[in-house]
Amino acid sequence: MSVYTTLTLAELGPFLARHDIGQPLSLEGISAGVVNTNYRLTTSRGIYILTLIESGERDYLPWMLALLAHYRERGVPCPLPIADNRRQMLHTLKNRPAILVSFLDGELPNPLTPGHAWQAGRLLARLHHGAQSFDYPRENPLGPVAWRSILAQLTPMLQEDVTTLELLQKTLIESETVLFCHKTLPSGIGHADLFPDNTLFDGEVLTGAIDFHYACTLPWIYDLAISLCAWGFDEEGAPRPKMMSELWRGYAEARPIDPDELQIVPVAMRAAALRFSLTRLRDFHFPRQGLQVTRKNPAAFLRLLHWLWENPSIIKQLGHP
Ligand SMILES: Nc1ncnc2c1ncn2[C@@H]1O[C@H](COP(=O)(O)OP(=O)(O)O)[C@@H](O)[C@H]1O
Ligand SMILES: N[C@@H](CCOP(=O)(O)O)C(=O)O
Repeated sequence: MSVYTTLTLAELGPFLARHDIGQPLSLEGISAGVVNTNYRLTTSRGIYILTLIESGERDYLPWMLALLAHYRERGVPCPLPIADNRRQMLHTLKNRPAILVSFLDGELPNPLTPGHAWQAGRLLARLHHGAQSFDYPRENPLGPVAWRSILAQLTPMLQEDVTTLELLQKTLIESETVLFCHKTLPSGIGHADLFPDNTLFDGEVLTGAIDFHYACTLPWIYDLAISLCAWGFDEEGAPRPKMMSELWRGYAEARPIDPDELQIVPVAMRAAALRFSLTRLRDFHFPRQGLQVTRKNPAAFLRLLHWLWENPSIIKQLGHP
């Protein structure tokens, strides 16, 4: 559970007075999420999610809120930002930026099924298509420049583990020189963190995607590679071939994959595994203090990264014709 900042209904008085959302009934810290503090706010009108932004960067918030509104106008299932009676969507609570969005019904997909994975692939393609008419790019806040700096921060901790250090270094170089230098890969806005715990389902039916804090402009095949890594491997980093192939199929049925993209899949998956290995290692070695803090296991993504180097013919597992 990640609740870094405590908040009570009494402290929300002025904030609630500016919102036309009914009488407040309860405010509960949410037992999931890694980065920000989330509360479930129940009022006489319904349920809302109140998020306090805990990470350093905040300039992206108006962009993210506009993207969510854009998706909602196009019927893409995601939270709707809620404005106050001055039409403001960005607030300050406890000295932190705060936003209010609609609550999406549904549960995390657990246990995961191939049907969930297929729908997640299809949703990712919808997120890509749906943002094509959104004219504002956002640079990837967790691309190779950030990776270099995280790796530098981690290097003293990894002196004893030369194998891991070299694995991270060689993957970073490959990502920079092969993937992110590629000029013709189809690119646009994507979610960049579409893990199972950022999707909600009613049984087998997808109700939406949440957590757009890392959404940015990126090669779409890299965004797909992130979801292939997140859905296609278990908590120990072992492959789940059916999940992988169904996620791929759901995506490719909605947006056919170019030959250039197909060829670069192994590199894109190694880049994706690197991104989450680095941030999880950073959160492990430099933990943030909070009332309740969730940390994710870096070992699983490191194992996955090893596995991807040893199995470069991953494309065969995707069942691509
Ligand atoms: N709009 C929403 N509707 C329903 N539940 C949500 C919504 N936003 C967040 N949640 C709940 O809060 C949890 C944490 O949200 P998330 O955005 O992943 O946090 P973080 O920003 O810390 O990563 C989710 O797993 C989900 O249970
Ligand atoms: N998906 C990332 C963690 C980011 O946290 P989230 O709660 O914002 O999804 C990971 O699995 O490492």
